[in-house]
Amino acid sequence: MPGAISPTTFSRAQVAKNNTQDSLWCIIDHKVYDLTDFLDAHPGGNIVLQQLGGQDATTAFYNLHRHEVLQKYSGLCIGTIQDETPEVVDPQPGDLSAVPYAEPTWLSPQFSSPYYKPSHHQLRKALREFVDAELKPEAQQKEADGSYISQEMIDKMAANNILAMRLGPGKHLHGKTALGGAVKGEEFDYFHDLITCQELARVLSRGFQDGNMAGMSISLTAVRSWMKDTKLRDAVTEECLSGKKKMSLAITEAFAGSDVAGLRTTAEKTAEGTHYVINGTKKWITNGMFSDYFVVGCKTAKGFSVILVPRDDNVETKKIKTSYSTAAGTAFIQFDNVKVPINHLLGEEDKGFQVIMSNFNHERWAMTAAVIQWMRAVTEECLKWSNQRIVFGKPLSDQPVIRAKLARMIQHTEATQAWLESITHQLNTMTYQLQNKHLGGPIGLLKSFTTRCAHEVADDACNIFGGRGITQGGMGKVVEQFHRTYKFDAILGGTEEILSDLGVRLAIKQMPKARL
Ligand code: HEM
Repeated sequence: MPGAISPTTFSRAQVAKNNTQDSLWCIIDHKVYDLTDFLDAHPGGNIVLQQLGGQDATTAFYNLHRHEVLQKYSGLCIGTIQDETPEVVDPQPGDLSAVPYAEPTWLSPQFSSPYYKPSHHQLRKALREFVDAELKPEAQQKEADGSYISQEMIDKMAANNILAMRLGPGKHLHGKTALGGAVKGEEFDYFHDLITCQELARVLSRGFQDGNMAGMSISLTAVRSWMKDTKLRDAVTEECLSGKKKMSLAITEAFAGSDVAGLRTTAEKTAEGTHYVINGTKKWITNGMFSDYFVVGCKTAKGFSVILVPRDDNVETKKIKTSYSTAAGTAFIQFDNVKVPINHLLGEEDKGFQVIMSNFNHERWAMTAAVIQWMRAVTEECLKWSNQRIVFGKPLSDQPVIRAKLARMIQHTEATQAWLESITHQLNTMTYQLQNKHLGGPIGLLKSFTTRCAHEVADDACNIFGGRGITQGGMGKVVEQFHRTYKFDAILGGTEEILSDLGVRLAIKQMPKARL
């Protein structure tokens, strides 16, 4: 190394001398990088690097790369510039972001919130460390290669009771503590639940997010609430929450989605009355590819019933490719004469509609929490990008049209989070019966409004990022993914149209004889 003052500090003049392909250095954020051996390996080619040899390449670098590129290639850094210190924030696992609006109000030090207690902060911190250090690297790998969550990761989540937290508050958490004592199961409330939904969504891998036991979180809840055989219920709960078995909710078919009356899968009782025999198909079943149990919506003698069906040789699952990763394990399923004992029925025969409806509130609320987290992450991406991207010699954020888009993104994110927290407070203070009575409408309206907001955020973000907003990988990777996948939240768990209509129909039902 020509001209090193000490092993780790150099003067700018010394860096300037290393400007040939035999010794090519550059400065990025006051740090010195030796790119000589990287010239041929650089994905952007050797020419661009040679053009900046010996110079300060900070602006050029952040115009084209995410900061994580520097974290990945930290081995190329040979020191810092004498008497200068790096300025760019170098996020570490578990860190809160200091970018305005990148965290909800309750996590911003200058604000307060009536909803959150110390145990909420503890859980948030522990979960974020787990997600950043453990879950996110696996999520990003699985999202890219389309394979399913590893048993090792499921075991880690089970050991920390994260699988149990996915079901929301309840007796299944009693006697357990989450993440090394961050919160006791008995104290776990809907704000802990909200934090769990939002922190887990921070893996920013939409297919994996659903592949991470989303099926169980919307089906085991029905088993817990409605299975009469309590011994079987508890045995199945234990298998799933320990991560040994996986479960999914199998309602939709190619023939019918929200229109439950149009379902064609049948469950016929055997002559002895001891079993149901199930025949039919299901489509778009999240986690279906790797599930051991299916909570299946079936036509029975006089109506619709919900039955827990264990996988056997007569259950066939085929992969469906959707616009997110096959890491979600989305399946087409055929049940061909599958025999199930009658104690696998959930609730009453022919009264399955009640079972399904009572399960929907938590599912829709949880989906809303996650998509708001995505909107927030995308807003943070746009704030950073428009600040670092230089166009016509100025940061992109100098353009009023870009600032107007940022304003809308912040407004959509903050407004929906505030409504979500208000509904979460209601969940916390109502019994399960009262939640079902009073919150179905508001949650339906919240979810459908939120996914309309997500549509606006995805659209604005994509335009801000330009070509990068439609490119997988690199600067716009989060925006591209959100733009490609936000529709999952607008469709799964009830479409925007159905949910908006539900909200208004329930409101009209409660109208007093009020007149203008
Ligand atoms: C420590 C120094 C650098 C490293 C480790 C590095 C690494 C990379 C990597 C991994 C990519 C692939 C895309 C991505 O992941 O974002 C890339 C792309 C690129 N790099 Fe670098 N790079 C460095 C410095 C530079 C500098 C100083 C320039 C000068 C302008 C440059 C220009 C480019 C270009 C033009 C691309 C293609 C961008 C695109 O497709 O949008 N790189 N670089």
